[in-house]
Amino acid sequence: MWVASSSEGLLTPTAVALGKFDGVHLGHQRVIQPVLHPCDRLSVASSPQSKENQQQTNQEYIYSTVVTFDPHPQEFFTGQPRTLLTPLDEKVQQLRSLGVEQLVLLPFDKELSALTPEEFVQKILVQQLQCQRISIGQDFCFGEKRSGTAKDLQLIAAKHNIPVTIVPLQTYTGDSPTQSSCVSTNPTQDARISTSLIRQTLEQGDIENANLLLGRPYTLFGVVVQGQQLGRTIGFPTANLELPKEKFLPRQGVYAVRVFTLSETSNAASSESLGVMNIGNRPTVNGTYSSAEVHLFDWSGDLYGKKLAIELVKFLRPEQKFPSLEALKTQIQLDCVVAKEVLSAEWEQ
Ligand SMILES: Cc1cc2nc3c(=O)[nH]c(=O)nc-3n(C[C@H](O)[C@H](O)[C@H](O)COP(=O)(O)O)c2cc1C
Ligand SMILES: Nc1ncnc2c1ncn2[C@@H]1O[C@H](COP(=O)(O)OP(=O)(O)O)[C@@H](O)[C@H]1O
Repeated sequence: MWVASSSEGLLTPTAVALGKFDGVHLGHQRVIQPVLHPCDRLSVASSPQSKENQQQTNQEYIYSTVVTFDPHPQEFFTGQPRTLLTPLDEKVQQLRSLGVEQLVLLPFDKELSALTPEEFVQKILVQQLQCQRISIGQDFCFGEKRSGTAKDLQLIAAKHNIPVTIVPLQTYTGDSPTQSSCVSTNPTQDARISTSLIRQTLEQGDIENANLLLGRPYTLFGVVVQGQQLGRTIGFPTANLELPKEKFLPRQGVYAVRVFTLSETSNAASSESLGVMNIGNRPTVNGTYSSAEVHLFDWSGDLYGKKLAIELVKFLRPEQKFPSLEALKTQIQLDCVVAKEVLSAEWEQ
């Protein structure tokens, strides 16, 4: 996938899905779907039309493009860094796997935020992107002071003969997952799928629902770095992950997880390992910073410098301060038993 962060080097003309798309969740995927080439669409049965096919029939090739803002508009307006469900690398990977050909990062600055809706369409969509078709979610707002609505975009774009698909807000329609005792915000059948709902469910440790709303497991990607080298002394070595600083972290505590080692060059995943993960400050050893660390079951070797993908499956318990390392070790042994049960039950489903 081609990533462009300025008006130069764009692949044009384009079919554009517009939005912030943090998380690339099930609702976002529905907004992106109309701009994908038929063979990449998730549920549209249609004959594939490759770039070569289109060129042979003398049609101009249209690049399926996601246009988003960088930094996140909220970060620009508040001046505060914002954590993200999908930092840029992860977003690129998710969009690529959907079949998007180009990601355009519009620098969200004073100039862009001051464009009127008409100017935004004219300068960005028509002139720069040579946009042929647009897809947006029903709640999309754009232009100065968020004054333009989805309907406005449809009306303005019509003047340029650009059709706009307005995708209705997606509600959660899956089977109601098992309710965990720590959850107060359980998405009901009519809960709207949104980035903020997913952030809330993760904050509560409700991984099952977060994963359903995302359409995939919430995953932490990071490189293994050195810790205090205490894990090995209690029989539970833990690979400590360096995460992107803007990655949104779920509730602190212990999780059952699936782990994949990624190839440095292609990001291809190795076979799966199972394990337990702790996210927190490690009060038992007077930890001074937050860490995310994983112990792999029935595995030994060297993981330093390796890139891991850790899929969260279930929150098991909050982090605690234990009176001794021995007491912590006994609890981790129990955590492993529970995590193995959870993960094997998952496997059988
Ligand atoms: C499954 C699991 C549960 C953990 N739970 C706690 C906990 O409740 N409280 C705590 O202080 N540390 C907890 N830890 C973190 C340990 O303190 C940490 O792994 C240990 O100090 C080794 O750290 P090191 O990798 O820096 O050597 C947990 C670690 C794992 C793997
Ligand atoms: N089963 C395992 N799970 C996680 N890491 C393991 C395992 N077996 C060996 N290791 C290695 O041990 C390291 C963790 O040992 P630990 O004593 O906790 O040191 P550190 O504090 O540097 O993380 C990991 O980074 C990895 O290289």
